[in-house]
Amino acid sequence: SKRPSNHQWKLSDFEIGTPLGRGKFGRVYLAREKNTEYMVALKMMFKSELVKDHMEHQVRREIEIQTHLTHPNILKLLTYFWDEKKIYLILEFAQEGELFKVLNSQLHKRFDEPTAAYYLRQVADALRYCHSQSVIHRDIKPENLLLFSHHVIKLADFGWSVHAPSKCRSTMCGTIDYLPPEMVDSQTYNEYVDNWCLGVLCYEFLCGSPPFESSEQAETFRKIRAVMYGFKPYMSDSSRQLISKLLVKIPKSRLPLTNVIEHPWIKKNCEIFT
Ligand SMILES: COc1ccc(C(=O)Nc2ccccc2)cc1NC(=O)CCSc1ncnc(N)c1Br
Repeated sequence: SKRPSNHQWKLSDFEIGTPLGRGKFGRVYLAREKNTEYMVALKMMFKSELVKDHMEHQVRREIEIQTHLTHPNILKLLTYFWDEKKIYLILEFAQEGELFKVLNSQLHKRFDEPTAAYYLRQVADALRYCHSQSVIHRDIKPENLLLFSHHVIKLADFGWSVHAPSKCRSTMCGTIDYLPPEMVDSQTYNEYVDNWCLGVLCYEFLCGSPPFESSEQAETFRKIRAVMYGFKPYMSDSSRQLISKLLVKIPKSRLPLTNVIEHPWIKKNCEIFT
């Protein structure tokens, strides 16, 4: 039976299946819409947890941002609704799952250069679109990238995106390896934080670990501030050149996203995918 377009979605419209993952604020389940049998990812968050972390305004702003972002490499927030205790996000389901699991499952825990370049180009394209909508993602890392068929990846979990420019949040979300120098020193920052993260992501795709990784958090911050990292012997010259143009201390001196997409290392390695 066709639903009217103004149908008010509710939890009973869905059959809930296997858990897909746990975010900071909630749990994600595979779910099926009963009428169409369409598979979705259902993220449920306790209002109490959000209120405790003063996140309710962030959720409202976040959902406002999300519903207006449409790009082939950005996970779609299809709809959302709430009941007395929880907020529910109905998300596009990524049937190939989380990219970091695929990265860790590789023989050498890293991607070959064509695969790394193809993934990086898609992330750069999604970020270029976000920036055109004045949205900074701020949390680019393998854990927030989801895989679809034909090596398509999409940016997900905009739990921390903000409108540019913005003041640094007090809470450091998740890994510190991707923080750029200006966020380590918690100064104001702009969309160029995403260019830095793209450099860290490219390095991790090619090496299996991020460039500033250390056993001590203080050591990681020291290396980030000093932009102190080394290349692995197997990394091609052109991949090193791209990374060195993104891991630059001065935000505005980082390679713009358009130039990333046009970079020789990207062009050369993406030919087999086009
Ligand atoms: C557009 O994607 C989002 C948009 C917004 C938010 C969000 O939580 N916002 C938010 C939460 C609390 C406070 C402020 C903002 C989260 C996501 N996305 C996710 O959580 C990804 C869920 S995991 C997954 N999803 C699909 N297929 C799979 N195979 C998997 Br595994």
